[in-house]
Parts: sequence; structure tokens; C-alpha cells
Amino acid sequence: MGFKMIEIIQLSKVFKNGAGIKKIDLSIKEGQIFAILGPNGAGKSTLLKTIFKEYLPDEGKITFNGETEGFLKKFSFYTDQSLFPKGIGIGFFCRYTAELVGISASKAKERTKHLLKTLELEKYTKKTFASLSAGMQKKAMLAATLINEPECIFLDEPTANLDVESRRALLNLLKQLKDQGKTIIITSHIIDELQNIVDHVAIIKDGVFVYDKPFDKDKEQLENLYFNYIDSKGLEQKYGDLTNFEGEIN
Ligand SMILES: Nc1ncnc2c1ncn2[C@@H]1O[C@H](COP(=O)(O)OP(=O)(O)OP(=O)(O)O)[C@@H](O)[C@H]1O
Repeated sequence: MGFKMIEIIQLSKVFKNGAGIKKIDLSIKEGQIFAILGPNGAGKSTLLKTIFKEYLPDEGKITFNGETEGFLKKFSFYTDQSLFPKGIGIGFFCRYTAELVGISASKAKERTKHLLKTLELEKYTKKTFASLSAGMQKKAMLAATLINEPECIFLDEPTANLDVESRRALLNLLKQLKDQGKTIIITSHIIDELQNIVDHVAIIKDGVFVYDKPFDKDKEQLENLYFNYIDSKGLEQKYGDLTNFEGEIN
């Protein structure tokens, strides 16, 4: 696997209420699927939004292959909000997104066609977001996210609100993107779905990373690892009384 690529150094963004991210250090190597896990309010979205300059950091820096500026055009951010224009056709939306980031009209059209075909959305090119299922809407948003041919793709909760089949399709797609050499940074609440695809796991709690290591799917269970580093609350939610020795674990 590749050399160090994204370096996050002592990055902090603390809101007035004291929440946020605090002196974060992370190295993300190219060609990996890098999972950022943590409970609600841990700081996952804040970290991604700070990387994408939606928030100005209080301190710290981010470098990409040693560069400190100008690299965001090589990144893409798939947010957890469904902020798509409901009445617009998905093909038009992709082309428009491409042109917004400075891609020529002819190239925008070519890339849109290619991406919608790859994502099996070709026959819905003229359909509006409003007329598609949640899974298809997410795929169409992903097409728009990929339109600038990013080297690194950041996905905040991409599988939220998806049914099992759409979730599996999306995760397969991420694996394919990794196989094409892309670097994928993903946050998710659904820990077990990441078991087979992640290469590295970082766990954040109260704005601080408490775990940051390569992950071996054949030797480790992501769910156990996660709950060990967070606390027993998640296990309690899943299994009920953790002291009940006689009860069944299902
Ligand atoms: N714009 C903001 N102003 C003030 N506080 C904020 C702001 N954005 C986030 N926070 C707070 O910062 C903390 C981290 O929030 P963040 O959204 O980064 O968590 P998260 O790990 O992404 O959570 P979730 O899994 O629920 O999306 C929370 O306590 C949140 O309330």
C-alpha cells in the first residue's frame, strides 16, 4: 500500500459550548478505506467539515502529499444531508455540478454519461430526484460527488436510511472505487457493515481520537473493537442486560 498522503496535524475546532474536535493527528494513506467511527456528537462531521473549510480551524493544519494549499479540488465530500434539488433531473444535476467546478461542457456531458452508466442509473438520467427511491437518490448524489474525478472521497454516513440491498450496493461500489486507487474516508453508525471493507479504523470520542490502527478483517471484529473503545452502552442497546449470564445472546 502507498505512502502517507493526507496528514492532519494538531487540528482543533472547538465551538463556544466546548464541543468540537481537539488537537487531532491522523495520517491517511492512499488507496485505503479509512473508517472514522464514534458515537453521536463525537466530532466526525466537524472533522470532515473542517477539512473542507466549512469551519475555520482554531489551530492545526492539513497537508496532502506535503502540499498545504490547493488540494481540495482533488477531494470530494459526500455529506450526510439530503440536500438535492428535488425537481431537477439527475443527469442535469451531474452536468451542472461538473460545470460548477470548472469542467468543460463537453467533458461534463461525457463524464455524466459514464458515471450514470457505471452506477446503473443510465435509464434514469432524465428522472428527477423526487421521483427516485432513497437508494437511487444516494447513488445519483454519489455520481455528482465523483464528477470531478477525486483522488480522495470523504463520505459522511453514506448508508444512513438505506435498505439492506442499497446499502450493500453502495458498499460494493466503494470497494470498486478503492480498487481503482481512490482513497475513501467514511463515517458510519452501522459498524458491522464495514467489517469486510475497511483497511484502517480510527475511533473518536468527545472530539479526541482514542484508537487509530490498521484493521485486519480476518483477525478482528470491528463491532467488538468499537465497543471496547467506546463503552458498553452500544452492547447494552443491542443485547440488553449485560450482566444476565443465563440469558441468550442472539
Ligand atoms: N455549528 C456548530 N455549533 C455549535 N456546536 C456544534 C456545531 N456543529 C457541531 N457542534 C457540536 O459539536 C459536537 C460534535 O458534532 P458532530 O456533528 O461533529 O458529531 P458527529 O460525530 O458527526 O455526530 P453524529 O454521528 O450525530 O452525526 C456536538 O456536540 C455538536 O453538538
